[in-house]
Amino acid sequence: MTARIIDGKTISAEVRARVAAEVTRLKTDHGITPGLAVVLVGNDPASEVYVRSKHKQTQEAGMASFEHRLPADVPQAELMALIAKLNADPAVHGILVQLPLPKGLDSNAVIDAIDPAKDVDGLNPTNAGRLASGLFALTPCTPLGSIIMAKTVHASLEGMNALVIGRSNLVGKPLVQLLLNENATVTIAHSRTRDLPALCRQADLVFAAVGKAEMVKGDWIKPGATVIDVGINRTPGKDGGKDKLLGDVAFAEAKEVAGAITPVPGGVGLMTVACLLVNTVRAACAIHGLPKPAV
Ligand SMILES: Nc1nc(=O)c2c([nH]1)NC[C@@H]1CN(c3ccc(C(=O)N[C@@H](CCC(=O)O)C(=O)O)cc3)C=[N+]21
Repeated sequence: MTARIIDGKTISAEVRARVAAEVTRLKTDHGITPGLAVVLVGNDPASEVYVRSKHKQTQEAGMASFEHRLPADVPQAELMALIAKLNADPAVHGILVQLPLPKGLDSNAVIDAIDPAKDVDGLNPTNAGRLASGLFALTPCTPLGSIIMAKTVHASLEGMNALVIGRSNLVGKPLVQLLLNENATVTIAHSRTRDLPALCRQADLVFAAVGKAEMVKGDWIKPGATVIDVGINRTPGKDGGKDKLLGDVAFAEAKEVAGAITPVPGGVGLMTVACLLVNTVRAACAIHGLPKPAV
């Protein structure tokens, strides 16, 4: 049997529709237009693509979108001054600095400087700590999207064996916290883990977030398991053709074993942007002292 495909296109469109409805409510009932500021330093072509799609989707959801572009050789102080300006701007409810930053810039200092109330990436240590403590927090978009996708297959993740492969601050660690909030039993694997294939075969839920193309093989998957592929690995096309996007999972093999699986492209990546809109609405509500929205 081949796996059910968890379709990021459909699910992210549903999330965006809910965000748009919430934005309409905020405008009519409270006169608030949620605003997202995206800061892009340098001109990495992949980042350009993401930033463009963020801008488009923010506007389509009825929110205000502010783009700030700085040259790759911008001094750290100038970037910090922009963050301070955005922190103080009442029209801005969410601030995202596209990562990674060009060499020579200190991204930790930048992330630290973002007002935690506007940190829609959920990377500020205040938000990471609040999430780990079970307090209200803005949570990183990719883990949030990954959980939403898993929950389209399993209404409850309670008691399930979840394996998170990867321990980054952006994905692995916050994903672990969100899974614990869902009452899953969580194992974290990383580059030093012994016998990853055997560990993987015990997992009902596999989240692959390592950044290595097609590392997770089909025979690592427990039959019927749900596989969420967080990897986006850009690989040059054959014979000078277009670049290909590959996930961290060997999709063709894994889909013959898994019960449900996300594709790349068309999976978690689309959810990341949709969840950024969710976080911007959540931030706007919290900043204005309104209850947590239904998105
Ligand atoms: N501060 C920060 N926050 C981020 O959330 C962040 C970041 N920096 N830097 C880069 C990564 C990457 N990322 C993606 C967003 C959308 C897709 C996406 O839409 N992917 C589509 C198509 C992608 C394509 O065709 O190139 C898909 O998977 O189907 C992927 C990846 C957000 N990131």
